[in-house]
Amino acid sequence: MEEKAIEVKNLTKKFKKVTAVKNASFDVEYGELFAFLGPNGAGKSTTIRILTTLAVPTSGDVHVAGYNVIKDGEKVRKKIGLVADKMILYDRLTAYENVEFFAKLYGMEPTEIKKRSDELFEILEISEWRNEYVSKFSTGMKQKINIIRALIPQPDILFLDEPTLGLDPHTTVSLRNFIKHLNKDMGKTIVLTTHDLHEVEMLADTIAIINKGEIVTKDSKNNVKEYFHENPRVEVEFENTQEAKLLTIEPLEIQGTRLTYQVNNLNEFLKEIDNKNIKLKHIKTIEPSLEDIFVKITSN
Ligand SMILES: Nc1ncnc2c1ncn2[C@@H]1O[C@H](COP(=O)(O)OP(=O)(O)OP(=O)(O)O)[C@@H](O)[C@H]1O
Repeated sequence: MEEKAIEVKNLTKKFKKVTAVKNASFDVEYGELFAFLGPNGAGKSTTIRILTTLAVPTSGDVHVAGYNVIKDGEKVRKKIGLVADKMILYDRLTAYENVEFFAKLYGMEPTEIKKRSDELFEILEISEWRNEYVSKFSTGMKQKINIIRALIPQPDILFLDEPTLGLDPHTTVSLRNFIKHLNKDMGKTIVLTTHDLHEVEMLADTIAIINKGEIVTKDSKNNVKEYFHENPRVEVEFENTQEAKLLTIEPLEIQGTRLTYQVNNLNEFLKEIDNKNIKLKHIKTIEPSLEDIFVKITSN
């Protein structure tokens, strides 16, 4: 059987009164961009902490890069990079010295550190800041240094926990493009947690949704959207709103003569319009947004 980047089987993590993760199972293939989503308190950070060897499972079997996270934590750490919020940079060191400090902890040679960091500072467009103290840096610049620091040892698997949270639109776009490049061109496996569903829409191949500690959905982004497309939303503009009252279904939203419906079966909806000879100006189906899907899944 081909090795997976991540294999999680029946993972449970209990704190005293709270079961943060309940019997979760999922895999991540090498090269995949896996978005791990869920409402606040759903269990995302706890799962990521276990995958990155920062916390120990209560039960279950977790392998990352082929290694067991408990027995072979050291080997796992050599294969992964983590960019999380609240990561510490040393204010009294320059950007380059911060990166160098962590690279040395990985036993990297000075020439290699310089070569790799030159490349990364360049790609992330902060070369001119490399010798400045990070105390002067904006949130976006600090986040870029965190990303460089995580990438310097060339990990195969990268965990990005809310990578664009609090960043301005320009920096957000440039970081998203960089994440795409890391995954599509450099083949990195990426586990992304974010509340920004536009980001997921742009970047993810696969989506897993965790709710109250349980994995409730895990599929390709397109399948998740396809599945929910079975109950499409339809926007209808009537010649006059009285016509709408002839329909048996209630609208979700009314904006003048334009009404939106969530239908169970599009053909039957169209048949009813035809049978009752209802006059329309315009009709179109609306793709469900990931936001619609997410709210639907996690509100049950
Ligand atoms: N160290 C801890 N001790 C006790 N309870 C904890 C601990 N860490 C997390 N929890 C609880 O476990 C549950 C899952 O928390 P977790 O931080 O994993 O959620 P999350 O999905 O990352 O949420 P958010 O999106 O808000 O970051 C929550 O009920 C949380 O209060």
